[in-house]
Amino acid sequence: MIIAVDGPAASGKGTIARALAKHFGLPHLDTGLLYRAVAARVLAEGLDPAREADVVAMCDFDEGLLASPDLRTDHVGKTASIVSAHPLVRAALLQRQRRFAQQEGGAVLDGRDIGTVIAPDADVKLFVKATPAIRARRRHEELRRHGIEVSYDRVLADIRARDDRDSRRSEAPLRQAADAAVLDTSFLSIEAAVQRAVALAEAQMARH
Ligand SMILES: Nc1ncnc2c1ncn2[C@@H]1O[C@H](COP(=O)(O)OP(=O)(O)O)[C@@H](O)[C@H]1O
Ligand SMILES: Nc1ccn([C@@H]2O[C@H](COP(=O)(O)OP(=O)(O)O)[C@@H](O)[C@H]2O)c(=O)n1
Repeated sequence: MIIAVDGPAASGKGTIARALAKHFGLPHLDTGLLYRAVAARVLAEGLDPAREADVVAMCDFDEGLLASPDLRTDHVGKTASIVSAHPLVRAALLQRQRRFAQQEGGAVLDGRDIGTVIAPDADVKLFVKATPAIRARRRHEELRRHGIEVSYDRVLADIRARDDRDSRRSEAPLRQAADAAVLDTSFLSIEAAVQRAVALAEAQMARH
């Protein structure tokens, strides 16, 4: 059982993916963290995120880095969307994600290209979305909760720039898979969004 959850920044896909993993008893991988980890290493080494060869050298990192709270910042998110546009960087992280998806018993993965590239044969595909203003408000509150002070306008501008970059890149752009069910969380509480996601997942499972 493979469940693919894709969508733009702060749409709620991570929250939904975690809840689905718990509901169906499956392991979960937040694939955005892999790109964020590469970005954090690029920043720590003072490298230029636009230089593909330099970034590729940062793709072999220790699993422990994924738990670092430093990966949450807006700056790391923005840098992640620059490094993730490089085809060789995506190739370097591909097998790790495929192995996770294909493990015995199944898995839930969330990201931008799970239903299109990483697991095109996934049993369940959800595309989670919400308006940019609502996503910016959620992300702004989340950052403040973690003690990161940044203005709402700045978060909104970053989200728009990231949407733009993630959708326009030539390699594995952010787009809805043709067979994905869309879940707009704009006017849903977390509980309502999760309930809807479980119902959509069960409906797709019944078709297989
Ligand atoms: N339906 C919702 N209503 C209100 N807040 C939400 C909802 N879904 C998620 N959130 C909150 O928005 C923030 C971003 O959600 P997250 O699941 O991390 O998004 P993503 O993984 O798409 O970036 C988190 O603080 C989360 O608690
Ligand atoms: N499967 C994925 C996941 C993330 N990413 C990139 O990594 C960046 C950070 O992803 P994320 O999922 O942690 O970001 P949020 O949606 O949590 O803000 C995104 O803007 C994408 O550029 C990707 O290209 N492919």
